[in-house]
Amino acid sequence: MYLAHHTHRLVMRRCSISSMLVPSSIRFALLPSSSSSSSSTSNGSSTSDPSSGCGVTLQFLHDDSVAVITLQNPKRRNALTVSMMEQLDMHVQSLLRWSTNDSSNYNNNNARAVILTGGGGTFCSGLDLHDNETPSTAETAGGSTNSSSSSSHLLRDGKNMLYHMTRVTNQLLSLPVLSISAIDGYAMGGGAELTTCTDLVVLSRDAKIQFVHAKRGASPGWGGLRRLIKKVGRERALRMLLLGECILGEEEALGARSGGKISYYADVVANEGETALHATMRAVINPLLDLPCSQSIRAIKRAVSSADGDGEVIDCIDGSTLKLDTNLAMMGERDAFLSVWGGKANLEQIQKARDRIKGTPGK
Ligand SMILES: CCCC(=O)SCCNC(=O)CCNC(=O)[C@H](O)C(C)(C)COP(=O)(O)OP(=O)(O)OC[C@H]1O[C@@H](n2cnc3c(N)ncnc32)[C@H](O)[C@@H]1OP(=O)(O)O
Repeated sequence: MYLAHHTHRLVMRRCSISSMLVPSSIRFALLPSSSSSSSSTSNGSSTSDPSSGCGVTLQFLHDDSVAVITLQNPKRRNALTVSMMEQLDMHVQSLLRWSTNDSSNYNNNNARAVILTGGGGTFCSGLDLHDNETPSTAETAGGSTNSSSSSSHLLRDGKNMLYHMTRVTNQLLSLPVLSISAIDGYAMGGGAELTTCTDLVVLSRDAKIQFVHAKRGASPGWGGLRRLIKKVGRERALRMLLLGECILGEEEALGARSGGKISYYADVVANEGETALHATMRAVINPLLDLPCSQSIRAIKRAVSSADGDGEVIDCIDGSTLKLDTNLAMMGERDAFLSVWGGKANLEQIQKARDRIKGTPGK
């Protein structure tokens, strides 16, 4: 009932691309000016391509206290195109303003939570292997590019992709509000990495998280490796990264029912037939909304981030300064990724994946 009450008073707040803070630091150099083709829909979301419905939307609920980022690439299981990566960045910069009180555009004293989810009953199938964005420069290449594969254009700019996605996902995790991945269906490759960049993970029964990078001749490149180790420990991370061990919503539900913890991944598992977003509202958002003030949520989140080094946070009590450590701790992950991304095996495996993904999920 409480859920229904809150769900019915969801008021979507428009958040147009033009109102976003343009991201600073490292720009994603391979991107064309994709945001210029953006448009807003009437329910307060923004998409890059209204005809295909492909893009990343940002909506605000509950008097601007809860933000929902939704990945939308319906024909490709929400695979991330480079344009979507840029939109995700713009939304995260916007959420930094919203949650750190430095914008007059938001009722930001009320910021409590951010939900990351996917549209159409699935989360994200990783990098869009069919994306045809043109790279801006060859000198930004990471790894070898000695292949004539048609997928090579995606891979040459791995270095830019890594810096961009590592920064954006670290910033998302470091936001001074509670963040939750609400996962229905597949979270594969880079999509699995995205599940590590929120504080909590909520799974539907059909959720499947798999780090397929090794099968693609690659290594995580969206900042997910270090965060995965922090989340599940070294041994389990190695099993997930190298031996194909996946996280399944059904298995997690069994663990939850027996009071055991057969996986270290899910914080909440949806009831039978319930979507991850509904489970998130029921088990996470509603208790947060019951708290008397949002300031304590942000204060505690900042303290937790500081304490475990997820991002260096300084002078944030008044929301004025937020410094994020996005590079140094990721050097090992970066070097690993650049040593394989765009190499011969990676190009071959990505090409094979493109040829066979239909009908053989995760193989
Ligand atoms: C550093 C980042 C590294 C990366 O992320 S590399 C990419 C890693 N991701 C993958 O390899 C995932 C590949 N996809 C799959 O395994 C499966 O499609 C998946 C997600 C399990 C879903 O399986 P199914 O439900 O059986 O659906 P399906 O295979 O028939 O796919 C439906 C349509 O979506 C497309 N699709 C799925 N994943 C994609 C991707 N990553 N990039 C581009 N297109 C993708 C797929 O080609 C198919 O399209 P179509 O219907 O044949 O036109």
